[in-house]
Amino acid sequence: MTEPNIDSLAGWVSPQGVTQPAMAEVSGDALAIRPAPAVGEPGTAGAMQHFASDNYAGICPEALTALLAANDGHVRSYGDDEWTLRASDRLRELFETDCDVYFVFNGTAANSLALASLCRSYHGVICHELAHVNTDECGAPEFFSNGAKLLPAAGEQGKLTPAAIIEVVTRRGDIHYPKPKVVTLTQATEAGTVYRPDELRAIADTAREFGLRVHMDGARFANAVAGLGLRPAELTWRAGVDVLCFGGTKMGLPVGEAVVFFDRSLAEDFAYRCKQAGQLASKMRFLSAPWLGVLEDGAWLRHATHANAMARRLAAGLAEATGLPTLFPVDANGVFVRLPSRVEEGLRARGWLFYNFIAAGGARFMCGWDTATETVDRLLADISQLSREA
Ligand SMILES: Cc1ncc(COP(=O)(O)O)c(C=O)c1O
Ligand SMILES: C[C@H](O)[C@H](N)C(=O)O
Repeated sequence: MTEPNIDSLAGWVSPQGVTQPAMAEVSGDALAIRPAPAVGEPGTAGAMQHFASDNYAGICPEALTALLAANDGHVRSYGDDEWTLRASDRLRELFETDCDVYFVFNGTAANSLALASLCRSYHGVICHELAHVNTDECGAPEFFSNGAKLLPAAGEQGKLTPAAIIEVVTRRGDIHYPKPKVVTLTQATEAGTVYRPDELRAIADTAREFGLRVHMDGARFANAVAGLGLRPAELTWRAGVDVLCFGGTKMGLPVGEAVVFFDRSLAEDFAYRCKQAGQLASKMRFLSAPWLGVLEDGAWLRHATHANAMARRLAAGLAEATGLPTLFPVDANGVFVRLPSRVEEGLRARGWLFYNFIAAGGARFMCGWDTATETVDRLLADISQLSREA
């Protein structure tokens, strides 16, 4: 194999003498250097958008700009930097209360550590049976709480109800059964629905009646705020929520979630819990600064509003193209529909990625901050054609 010419790897020089990004391809003993396709061309990372998850999207411009702005010189580590202080203060302004804020790397850690702060190992955590903490965190909530047991309950449209909570709490009172101590709810839910303030308040009132704390998995909290058009405070502490895990990842941040304690007493020693769990970033500014980027000018809500609008466009187009109803109301950025298997197979054969394993069956199409109208329309055209052929 010929030795690669490092210079030529630095960039491919076109016949016109223009250097552009290059990529190397090995074929047999030869090393071919050719121009890298521009992002957005077929076959490149930016070519095709998908609907598998809002986690597929890249970093939104506002978060990236803030991340790069934070990359300036030396600052104190482990959260003692200006960026982290400013981002925490900005969240206190957003929620209109003196909440305690911690930045961690992902939602599973946020949920698990927050739940562990609200209960002891012998307690129970009431959740919806479709809750992410129950279905997609690989036992992390139980692990980080040293054994607290998740107590799943059913509920229409992915939502818990006071009656379901009361059933779990009163199911048993003997020493052999874990004592319920926390209610966790997901806003927006895993079924793409949202809890209205009155629903939240009813759940919180029931929780208080039985001495339970209220945790909110807000991986898509921004989409719920955008969907309801209400203030974040109305959908959290004013409705009785004790702690919110505010999702940054799906809003367009590179990584990271904010654990927001509205009752500061519940955050006692939480920093130690983060450190012990490997969730205390030494270069915390690179977790916190992107939050400033999206919070400063309301980009967080703008992007969530766009994602929700794309989901509504998709749902409307689906009804028109197939006559199929969505499995749940499209309150946020997710669309669930039961497509004929031939249509699903055809979509996958055309390169579309989407999940089937979430919520109560059907296919899930999740729109993100960057989902393009053209992408929605291309998907709809494929669904329409495949449905006609099915
Ligand atoms: C409802 C919900 N909660 C929490 C999470 C966080 O999971 P992760 O640990 O993948 O960031 C997700 C997925 O991203 C989610 O969909
Ligand atoms: C399910 C998966 O873990 C991710 N939370 C998602 O919603 O795509």
